[in-house]
Amino acid sequence: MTQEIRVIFDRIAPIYDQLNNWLSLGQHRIWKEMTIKWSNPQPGDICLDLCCGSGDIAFGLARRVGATGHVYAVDFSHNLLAMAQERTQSQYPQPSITWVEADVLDLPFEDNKFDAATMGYGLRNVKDIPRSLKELYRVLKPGAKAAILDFHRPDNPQLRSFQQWYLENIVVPIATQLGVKEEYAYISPSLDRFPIGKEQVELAYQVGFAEVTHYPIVNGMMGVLVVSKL
Ligand SMILES: C/C(=C\Cc1cc(O)c2ccccc2c1O)CCC[C@H](C)CCC[C@H](C)CCCC(C)C
Ligand SMILES: C[S@@+](CC[C@H](N)C(=O)[O-])C[C@H]1O[C@@H](n2cnc3c(N)ncnc32)[C@H](O)[C@@H]1O
Repeated sequence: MTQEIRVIFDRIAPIYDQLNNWLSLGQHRIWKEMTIKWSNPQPGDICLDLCCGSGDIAFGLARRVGATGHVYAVDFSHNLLAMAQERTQSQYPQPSITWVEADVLDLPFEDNKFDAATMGYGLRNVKDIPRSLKELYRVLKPGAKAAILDFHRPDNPQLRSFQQWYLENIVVPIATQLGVKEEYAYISPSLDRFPIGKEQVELAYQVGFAEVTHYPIVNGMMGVLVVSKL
């Protein structure tokens, strides 16, 4: 399962950014900015971006923490990390980011290291959600916040039908044209089995987080889980 997920993301790496821009009509940047804001990064902070992919959220965190802070961005897809590193080369000044190739279920960091953390579209893809939340809890400093962005199933049946229609009739056909049909067809079933907001809140409390809130965004088609470690 883990290996299959890694292969999906390695395969889509060359077209990943372009497809996200097209398929969300550029809106994913706004959703990622909201996530960054909710994780509350401050100048000089040491931040963590889990499942960083090509780095959108890590770059946003780096802008917030500035030259006196640092961002560690973790992913297990070698090809997406290569895209992220390539994007870094063209930036001036160079963002303060370390790209780490690792499994987020087994983070190579000591306990209580990070002031803030984010995860964009990663939680739905890990094979063990409670373990992923436990690892996140372990590496956050007491008082730190994390914000976790992902797809969400809206309560409203019409919006849920629209979401399913869009994934099936817009996303998959466009991905098919680019030779990555199976990879994008995976989004819909992965969303069907993903815990909804209130279930995510319960899982976060179970691993020890305090002040846990799930914010539905994009009319409930996406959501951000915000957690604090006491
Ligand atoms: C950045 C986005 C998704 C990242 C993403 C997550 C995954 O789990 C994947 C799995 C397999 C292949 C690719 C991905 C992947 O790219 C979000 C935006 C992209 C979406 C494909 C577009 C989703 C649109 C929504 C259903 C609602 C549309 C609203 C409107 C167009 C604003
Ligand atoms: C949909 S992408 C999201 C990338 C980026 N955060 C964004 O929002 O554009 C999901 C990412 O999670 C990574 N991923 C999934 N499971 C992982 C795991 N167990 N350890 C490390 N990375 C993982 C994939 O390689 C992929 O880059």
